[in-house]
Amino acid sequence: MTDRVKIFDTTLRDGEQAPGFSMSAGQKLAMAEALEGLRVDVIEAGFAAASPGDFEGIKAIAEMVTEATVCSLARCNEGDIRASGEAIKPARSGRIHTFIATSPLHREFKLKMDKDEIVRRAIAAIELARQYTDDVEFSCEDAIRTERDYLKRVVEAAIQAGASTINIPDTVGYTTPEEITDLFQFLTTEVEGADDVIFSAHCHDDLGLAVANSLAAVRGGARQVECALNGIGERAGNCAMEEVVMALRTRRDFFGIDTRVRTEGIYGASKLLAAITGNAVPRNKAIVGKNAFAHESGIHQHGVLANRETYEIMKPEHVGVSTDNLVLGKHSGRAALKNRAEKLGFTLSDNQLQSIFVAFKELADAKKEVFDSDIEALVLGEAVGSVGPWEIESLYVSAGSDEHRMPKATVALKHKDGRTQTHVSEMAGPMNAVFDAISRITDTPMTLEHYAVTSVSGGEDAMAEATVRVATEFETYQGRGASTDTVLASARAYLDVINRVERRTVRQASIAAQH
Ligand SMILES: CC(=O)SCCNC(=O)CCNC(=O)[C@H](O)C(C)(C)COP(=O)(O)OP(=O)(O)OC[C@H]1O[C@@H](n2cnc3c(N)ncnc32)[C@H](O)[C@@H]1OP(=O)(O)O
Ligand SMILES: CC(C)C(=O)C(=O)O
Repeated sequence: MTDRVKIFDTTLRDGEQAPGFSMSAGQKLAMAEALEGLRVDVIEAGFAAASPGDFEGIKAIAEMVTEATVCSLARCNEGDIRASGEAIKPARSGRIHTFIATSPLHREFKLKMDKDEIVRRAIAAIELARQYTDDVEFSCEDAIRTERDYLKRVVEAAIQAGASTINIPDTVGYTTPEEITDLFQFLTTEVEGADDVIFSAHCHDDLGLAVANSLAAVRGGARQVECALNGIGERAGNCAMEEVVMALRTRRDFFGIDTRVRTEGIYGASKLLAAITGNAVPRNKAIVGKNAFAHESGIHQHGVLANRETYEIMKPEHVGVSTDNLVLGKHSGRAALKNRAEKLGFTLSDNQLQSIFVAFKELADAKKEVFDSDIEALVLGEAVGSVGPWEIESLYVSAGSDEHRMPKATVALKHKDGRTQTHVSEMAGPMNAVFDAISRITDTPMTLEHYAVTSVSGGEDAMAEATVRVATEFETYQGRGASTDTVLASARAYLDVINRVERRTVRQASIAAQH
């Protein structure tokens, strides 16, 4: 048994599986870099057999990551295992994670396999996976609703076949803390070969218990927790990585065990994920929400001013929420900008620093003081804006109180293939005119379901962040954009959606062409 809890991050696999959270290969690579910076033990990079794009994405991550183990998910069949084995080949340390459902419901209605067949499939898959890597994880999908004696049988067969990690998923978020502690105590003491493997928990949040159940599994002997940043994942999501990690760190006195995660990078990584997927983190979300370390009521402020610990059980800087007083402005240089971005949890390449520095200087010229939230918006704007293919070349809007003249938007967009197109729209409402012009240029008809603009930094000329949610014929997409100009922020958010739709269409066309 290890003396720490391993963090198996599945943001890029189970997290990405959730509707509205899909990421391009480049975005997954950026997230993998952030996860490696957090020092997670395992990055589950995708499901290699799912699509050529997922296969290439895992391979690219395996080529880039140097410290974490890179993992691919596979069903218990030859094609999935071989695809995973090939995808993780470039990794310094690669894992194949193979799974099969074991509960009566899944056996009878989904797999239509009997108990013996499932055991045979699991053994064959693990043995084949071992031909590619010594690091094989096996999961009994829907383990929580599986008969204990049968679960023990499957787990023992998997260990015998060569799995070194045994994952016990609560696939449908059904268990309770007491129940899962008891199950892990049973497995870690009663299973033959238990001492040779690491037991892992994978909890879903259908009843809001994923983090509590994962911690309870640790109390029962689990030494790996599967989780995702911001708690993203199928349905209500997975165990939130930032919560389980900070619970173990903050209550080490109780759990007696910790992870090796560099928690200072958590806030930056969480913001990056929100920007990449276009899904904002709720204000009141534990650890990474805007309100997680904010105090507005007088009695709390009075207490915090006397001693922060009266109302804070964690130091904000331990999760990367900056308390730095160094003022950034138009006289600051790259070193200070890079240093502040790092304090906020972002690691910038030289190219990224260069492009953000240009935007930073423009902003600093326009503002007296550049706040941390401005820097965040610049870095995240770069992460979102760099993926195209469309970008705004120019945007002019005229609107006023004259009811006989409709608001008018003149928008010019540039496509990465070199085309530039302009459209003038006149509509009731200036933002409607902007959105209409963008839709017409890109030929993407969509229904706007939600649109909001918030101020994300201080000062008269604060940065605005716009979020839009739109429905196309087949799917719902979210987009974000930031600028000191609310109209430009909104146009960027809308264009972010258009870009997501176009990238997806291109991806699907390329998959179809390969079949
Ligand atoms: C709990 C989880 O999160 S599991 C992971 C879920 N993630 C995903 O499904 C994302 C990736 N999935 C995909 O892209 C597709 O489902 C694919 C490419 C894997 C398979 O697509 P298809 O071949 O069209 O099959 P489809 O998805 O319709 O059905 C799943 C098939 O896998 C079988 N299957 C399901 N789990 C397993 C397993 N663990 N081992 C072996 N077979 C399995 C099902 O019985 C079904 O078989 P059938 O086609 O003979 O009826
Ligand atoms: C594949 C397994 C680990 C899974 O995602 C689940 O059971 O929820």
